[in-house]
Amino acid sequence: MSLHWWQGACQPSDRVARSKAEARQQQLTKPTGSLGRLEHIAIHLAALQGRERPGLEKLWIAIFAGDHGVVAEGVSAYPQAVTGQMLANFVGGGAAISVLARELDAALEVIDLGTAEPLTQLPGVRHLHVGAGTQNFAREPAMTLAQALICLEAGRDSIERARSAGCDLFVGGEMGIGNTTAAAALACWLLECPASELAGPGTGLDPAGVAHKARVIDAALALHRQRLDGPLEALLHLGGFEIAALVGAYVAAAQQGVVVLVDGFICSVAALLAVRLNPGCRDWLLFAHHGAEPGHVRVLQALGAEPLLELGLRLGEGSGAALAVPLLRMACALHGQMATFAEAAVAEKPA
Ligand SMILES: O=C(O)c1ccc[n+]([C@@H]2O[C@H](COP(=O)([O-])O)[C@@H](O)[C@H]2O)c1
Ligand SMILES: Cc1cc2nc[nH]c2cc1C
Repeated sequence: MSLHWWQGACQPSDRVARSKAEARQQQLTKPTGSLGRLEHIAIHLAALQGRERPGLEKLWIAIFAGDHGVVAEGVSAYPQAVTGQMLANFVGGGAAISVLARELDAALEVIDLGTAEPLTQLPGVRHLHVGAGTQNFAREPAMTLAQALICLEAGRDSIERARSAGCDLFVGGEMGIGNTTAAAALACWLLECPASELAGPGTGLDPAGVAHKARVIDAALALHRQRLDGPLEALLHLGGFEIAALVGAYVAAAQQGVVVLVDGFICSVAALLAVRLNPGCRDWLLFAHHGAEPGHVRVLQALGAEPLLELGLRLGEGSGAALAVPLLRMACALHGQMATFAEAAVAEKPA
């Protein structure tokens, strides 16, 4: 049996560093457990990074963009041209993620996997030309195996660049009009439930629009049912170029020992696919937020994820993950810099 690259082993976590970090948490000048989940996060990061005092100094943000043929079914509130137009906004500095990347002093790379309207080369954007968007999965498979492989590798290549640049935290973002339909279809297949439970407004459909979107998804699932016999097949029948790239990035990050902060609904679906392809990558994925799409919470539950924030976000672009980065950094700073009871001559709780 041939092994695909995404099936290769993920980095193990370090039990010694975990024990040392647990012991340190017990000694810091605060009632035991009083920093709640921030304590667990610091300990988990210590185990991943193999050091008692973890740190997330350099952040890499990669935005993967692609168009979706299923938009022809009238499933988005916005025109498809927005995908390409937003690419210029990302590199021009005016998008939400551009602002957040600046504020966080993060590296921001923008990867165009394929838009419906051909774009002139944009300085600062990596154009990969995988196709003019995916095919309409209401009628045919979204992409070929060859296209899926290029996209998975595009995600892996981004992790390699992040690592070469010395980054210790990766945020993947996505941009693609119609991609909540693809993500909801994948979630329906992953969770074995009807689209009425997972389809949502995306960029802003009204209730009738959401009901139509759910019908499109259910019909597509019925159309492809015979062929959906694994996560890779689901990805190429129902997915998107940017979703495939995120899957590749998440698995590669775990294989190369880079911590990932997962963004919204679409990214969480990509994370669940990545875990189905390679369960070893789950440990390396932290989850930033629980957003407004109804399917998001169900996907997070399936991942056993406890997201950091709940702000009603539904923007994408990696924005929710970027917003949660300061919280992770503060968890590390508290863990690394607080005084112990002995150092500060503070009385401990009697045994
Ligand atoms: O990340 C999320 O949770 C999220 C929820 C709703 C919409 N989006 C963004 O909106 C776009 C997809 O919405 P739609 O309605 O066109 O499928 C895509 O560019 C996503 O980045 C993102
Ligand atoms: C304007 C706009 C910006 C976005 N960013 C991510 N998805 C988006 C969708 C729209 C419509």
